Amino acid sequence: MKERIEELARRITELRAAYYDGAPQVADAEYDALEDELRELLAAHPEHTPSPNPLEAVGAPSVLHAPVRHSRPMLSLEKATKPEQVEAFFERFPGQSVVVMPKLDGLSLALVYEDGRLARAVTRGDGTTGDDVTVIVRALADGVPSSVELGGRVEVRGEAVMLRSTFAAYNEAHPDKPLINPRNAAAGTVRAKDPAAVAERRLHFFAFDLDASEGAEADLEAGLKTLGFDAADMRHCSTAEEAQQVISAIEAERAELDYDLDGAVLRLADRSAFAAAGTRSSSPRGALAYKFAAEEKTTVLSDVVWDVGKTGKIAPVAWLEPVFVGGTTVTRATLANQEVIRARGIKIGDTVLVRRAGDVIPFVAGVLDESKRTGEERDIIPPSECPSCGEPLTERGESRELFCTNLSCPAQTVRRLIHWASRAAADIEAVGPVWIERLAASGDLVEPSDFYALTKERLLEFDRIGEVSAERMIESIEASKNVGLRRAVIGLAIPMASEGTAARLCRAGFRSLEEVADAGEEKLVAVEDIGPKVAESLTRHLERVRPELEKLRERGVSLDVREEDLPPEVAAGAPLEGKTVVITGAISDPRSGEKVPRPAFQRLCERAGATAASSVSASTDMLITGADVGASKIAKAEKLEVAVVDQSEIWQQLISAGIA
Ligand SMILES: NC(=O)c1ccc[n+]([C@@H]2O[C@H](COP(=O)([O-])OP(=O)(O)OC[C@H]3O[C@@H](n4cnc5c(N)ncnc54)[C@H](O)[C@@H]3O)[C@@H](O)[C@H]2O)c1
Ligand SMILES: [Zn+2]
Repeated sequence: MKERIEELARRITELRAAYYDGAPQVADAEYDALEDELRELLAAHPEHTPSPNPLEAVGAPSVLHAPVRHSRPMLSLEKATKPEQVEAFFERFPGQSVVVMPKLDGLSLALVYEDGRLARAVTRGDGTTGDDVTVIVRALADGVPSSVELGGRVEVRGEAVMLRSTFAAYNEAHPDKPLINPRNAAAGTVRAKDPAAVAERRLHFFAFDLDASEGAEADLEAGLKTLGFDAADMRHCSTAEEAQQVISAIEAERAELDYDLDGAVLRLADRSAFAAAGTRSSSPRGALAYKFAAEEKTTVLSDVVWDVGKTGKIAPVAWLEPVFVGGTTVTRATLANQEVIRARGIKIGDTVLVRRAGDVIPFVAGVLDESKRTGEERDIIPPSECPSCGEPLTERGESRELFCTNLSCPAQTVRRLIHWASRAAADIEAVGPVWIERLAASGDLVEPSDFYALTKERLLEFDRIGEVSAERMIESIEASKNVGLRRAVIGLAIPMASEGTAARLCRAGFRSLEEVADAGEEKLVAVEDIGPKVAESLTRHLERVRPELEKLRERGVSLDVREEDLPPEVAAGAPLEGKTVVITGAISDPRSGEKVPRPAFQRLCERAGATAASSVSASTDMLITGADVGASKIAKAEKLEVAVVDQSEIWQQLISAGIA
């Protein structure tokens, strides 16, 4: 027991030092598990409490270039994972208003203003003394006003994060030296000495704490906003139940937001109440951090398999020792392409960091700690021949993606057929991947049209199939014939054409797949959100499969646009005529107060004449905001001079036009 406590204390101290030095050796979830274990052991055996106790430390006394002492300690937060802990928090402060906000995953900073001017930006450091990083913060952080309209001494604390969009853009521009995750990226940026060298790594500051020597508003959020800060998205709650709902809402939105978050923070909304609640050794009493499931974990990369996709792309797939991350157990992850493997220095046998955020396919972000290597690791060697057909591979593009261009490659054929039969395309429910493989191996299936030539008699010639299943398969194929334009485009696995492309072609007025094939690139580029590359790929691919389209038609498959995919009829006197809109946030009908799914609301807007786009750009006319919209989205719209309109206004127009 005592030994385990000592071992944990030693390990935690070691990991903290590495982490706060910018070189974490394990994912946060694994570190947190060690802390949890130590906390539990100490609760049962307080007599073995180590000194110093690493659980009471804040940050780490890393090497400071320009140490600054904090006016009051910058602390850690008490952690919660269960609803009971949220209830206990409310019971501690009866009658108080509590704000619930995202727990941003970045780097905490204190900004000190003296007589209205930004005097210093300081990192948390060990909680007592931090590092002066004013030069970098002034140059690189959005959301840090250089002056505030309040005299005396004002201290604003908050989190500097790298927005996910900035992170993605950076990694796309620098595939050779990618950043591992937004949090490390933010920490590394603040640590840089020369702002010019890291200019592409802009940060965004979200404020969540305010001290002022002269009068500032009592409410935290109001106080921050009045001074011109982007406050973390705060929602007021008066009961534990409400808070629990907001916590769930934040967790549900997590994947959509432009920043990483690892939980929700509850905090007394009134600034003086928060101060009066006081502190423990390493956390304030007036706040509580509710932790979410980890989006990153480490595990061992046991092998890499090169998989032949439906478009002929040969993609490396990581085989992993099973790991619970992002809410599920992950055993496979993508490694993108050989350039990514090279840039991230990944080898088979490495302990790698796996990231799974929201609906994103899990991917290997990189190797955290190369010092763990034993020498047994093996290089990942890309194949020179197709693992399925043995044909030599072609490299394409800067990332040197590998392709098998053999049209009769068996693996590709099977993938294309499985894709055609999938739910998003023809939806041939009763013919699963195993059967498709058998039928492809026998030569019965080569192209999608071959499904429609299968007969019950032919199926019964195979082993292990009964009359009933053969009949079901044929019925399922028969029932799938009304494929329609949209799902046919999806089903043909045309390189670069997404499900969105397919939907937009229907909305743009194309009546059949043949019409798209004949349109020519110029006409296709005119469709909203279809660029020249997609147009070219559509044209080239459809030309190549023209005989197959004829066969599909001959066998009774519909490639005509379906009613439900047509553009909605624009109502007379349409109030949103000609407007390109983006919808964000939670939408609800003001009359019933009921939640309305976003696609349904989008359809109403379209019937009012609007064109809906997926993200705000210079060509957007308005951003329609529902409830609980993150500050960063609004900031982006305002920067691009896009009108920000509350949903209530749109509802009013929809209702008076008789559309809703
Ligand atoms: N991987 C490792 O080896 C390793 C080692 C040490 C710590 N860590 C990780 O570092 C994290 C740091 O723990 P900690 O004690 O510094 O922080 P914490 O998890 O206790 O949270 C406190 C911090 O949360 C931040 N924060 C974000 N949004 C906030 C909000 N809305 N209101 C208030 N604060 C907000 C602040 O910067 C504050 O300093 C943990 O997630 C831990 O897993 C990892
Ligand atoms: Zn091949």
